[in-house]
Amino acid sequence: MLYPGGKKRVIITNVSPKVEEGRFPAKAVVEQDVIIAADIFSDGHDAIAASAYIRTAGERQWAELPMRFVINDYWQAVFRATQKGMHEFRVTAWVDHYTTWKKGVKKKYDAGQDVRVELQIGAELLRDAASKNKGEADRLNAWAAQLLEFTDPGQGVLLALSNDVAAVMYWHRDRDTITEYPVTYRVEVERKKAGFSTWYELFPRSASPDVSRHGTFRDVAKLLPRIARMGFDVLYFPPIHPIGEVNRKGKNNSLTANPGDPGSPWAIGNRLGGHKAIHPELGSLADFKELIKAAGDHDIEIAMDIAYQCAPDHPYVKQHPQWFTWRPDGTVQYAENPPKKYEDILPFNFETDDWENLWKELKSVVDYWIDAGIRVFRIDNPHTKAFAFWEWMIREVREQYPDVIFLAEAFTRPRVMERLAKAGFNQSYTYFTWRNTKHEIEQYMTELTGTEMRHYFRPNFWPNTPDILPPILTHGGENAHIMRVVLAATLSSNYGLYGPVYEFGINTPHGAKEEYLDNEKYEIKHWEWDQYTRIGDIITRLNRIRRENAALQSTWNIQFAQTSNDQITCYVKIDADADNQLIIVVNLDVYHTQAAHVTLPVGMLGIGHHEPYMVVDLLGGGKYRWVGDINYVELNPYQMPAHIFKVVKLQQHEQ
Ligand SMILES: O=P(O)(O)O[C@H]1O[C@H](CO)[C@@H](O[C@H]2O[C@H](CO)[C@@H](O)[C@H](O)[C@H]2O)[C@H](O)[C@H]1O
Repeated sequence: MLYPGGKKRVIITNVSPKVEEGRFPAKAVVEQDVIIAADIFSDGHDAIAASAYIRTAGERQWAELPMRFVINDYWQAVFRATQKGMHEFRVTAWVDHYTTWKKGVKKKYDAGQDVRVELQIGAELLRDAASKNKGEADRLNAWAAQLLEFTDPGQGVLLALSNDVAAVMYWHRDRDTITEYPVTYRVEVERKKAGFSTWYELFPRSASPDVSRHGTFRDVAKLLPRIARMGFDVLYFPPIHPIGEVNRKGKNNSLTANPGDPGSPWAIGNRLGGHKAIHPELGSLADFKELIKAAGDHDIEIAMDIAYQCAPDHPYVKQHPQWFTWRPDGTVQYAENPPKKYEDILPFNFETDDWENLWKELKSVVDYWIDAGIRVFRIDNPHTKAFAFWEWMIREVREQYPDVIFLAEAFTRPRVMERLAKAGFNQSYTYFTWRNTKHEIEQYMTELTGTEMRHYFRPNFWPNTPDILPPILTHGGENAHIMRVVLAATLSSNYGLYGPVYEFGINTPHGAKEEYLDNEKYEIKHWEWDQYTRIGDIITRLNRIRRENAALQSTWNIQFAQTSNDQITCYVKIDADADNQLIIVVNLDVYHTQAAHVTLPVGMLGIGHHEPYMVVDLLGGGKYRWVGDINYVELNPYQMPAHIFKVVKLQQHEQ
């Protein structure tokens, strides 16, 4: 054979969605449209056709989705994911001789030319197809005969153009000429919460209303109605296990604890147990399960922190000394995330010869909490553990429990964060916390949504965490807290807050560090949960707006608008299915009123350049009559630093 598949003239390239040429699956959520796309072309000028095939992994049957030509050799098919789980797809294309012929015959006929020879060619095409497709042979041969019998060529042309013939010829194409893209790609379809979630972080030990005692799970249960009212649907706790007594840290990260200091919850394990035990002052396993259930009754899921590390008195250290790297002086070097030092914990050695048992045990920790009812995990510092471990562990867990969500808490180098997402993490912390200027925000969003990252990296935006008090919140006070949470909640469909500190506007830094002074990581707090704050009120409004507007339930539908002032950023978010169009305008200057002309992508909004329409501010109230693409905005950060405008077409408004 001179060349394999020499009759296959169509080229297929740039297939998407794909991640590293198919090494990893792309991600989607149920009820999301997955666009399967490719560049498809052939030599010459013949018509071509293409189909994508999709199936749930493990099934035999493929479902065929005809692809549609969009522009410039770019083709796509839209697949609406309805079932969770791993899916596979492949792309095929072929020269469509029937369509080429049909178009040619019509052109000639319309130009008044003799088409008798063309009709004979058509009959040959139909007969050829009949010879290869027994099931349709009778119909195809009958049509072929008719083409030759018509005395009026116009009737032949009509038959050639009929949908019936086109459909049969489409489904019974010549197999020898079909190009099959050689790679089958994967898309993992996850539950909706993987793509749209609103996180509130609190330390359960600080939930007690009584200043003289440690908070418990039962105290947290009493806060659930409040957290639900604020619109959060994931309640995330730092680790809830017994805390190491050896090398315990004291207030403000001091290396010596005073009597009564509770220690950092991330220093896991002591004589009472390790990763599968609960710190006794929080309550029992039964209390924890009850809390999970009570949270469910408020549509809130409890997210647990998994931090694979051990306090020196964690039972693993004695039971499995081979899982740690011992130094000649009989100690283990404490863990680090440079430049941070974690003197109260020991890292696992992922290169231990006993790695298989280590992996199994670490997975069994996740399995244990899944058994208790947990489906959402925030994974501490995953970038300091082996990538292969994550890929294996997450795949194993998700094959059995496709609902489980893992959030990667990795603030590290971009390639490392990307690889963790590829390895299976469903959501990832991001650099949003430090992206402040208009240019930085636009550039970062473009990176997240406009590159291959959109297929595998789901950002979760946090304006603060117990580890991070960014300078903007320190300097900008209440206005900055409001502005930053508006950005987080509208730029990204997944966002979260280290809650009490944020809503109560606490922002005193620990010296020159970007950290909170008197950090809750090292001491128990007692919050005045009943106090009203403007920040809390606006967070509640924001979360309601997010729930009521489908356009905010995706991160990928963002389009920035031009603004005449760099202190003002403006972006449009659209959900076509829900007919929901939002224009978000944010004043990034937390001290001064700023104004700008914004130039909107009105084409996307289906608005003419001079057409009037209404914009209704869902956040601050008020409505305005705007016309076409260029409109004026002015925002005073002491009143409201942002507009979340819903676009209402005038006809709808008048109804
Ligand atoms: O390293 P990151 O900044 O990503 O932070 C995460 O991991 C840290 C280690 O688990 C954790 O640090 C806290 O716990 C440590 C262990 O007890 C303690 O030494 C640190 O002082 C304390 O900040 C951090 O909270 C977590 O988010």
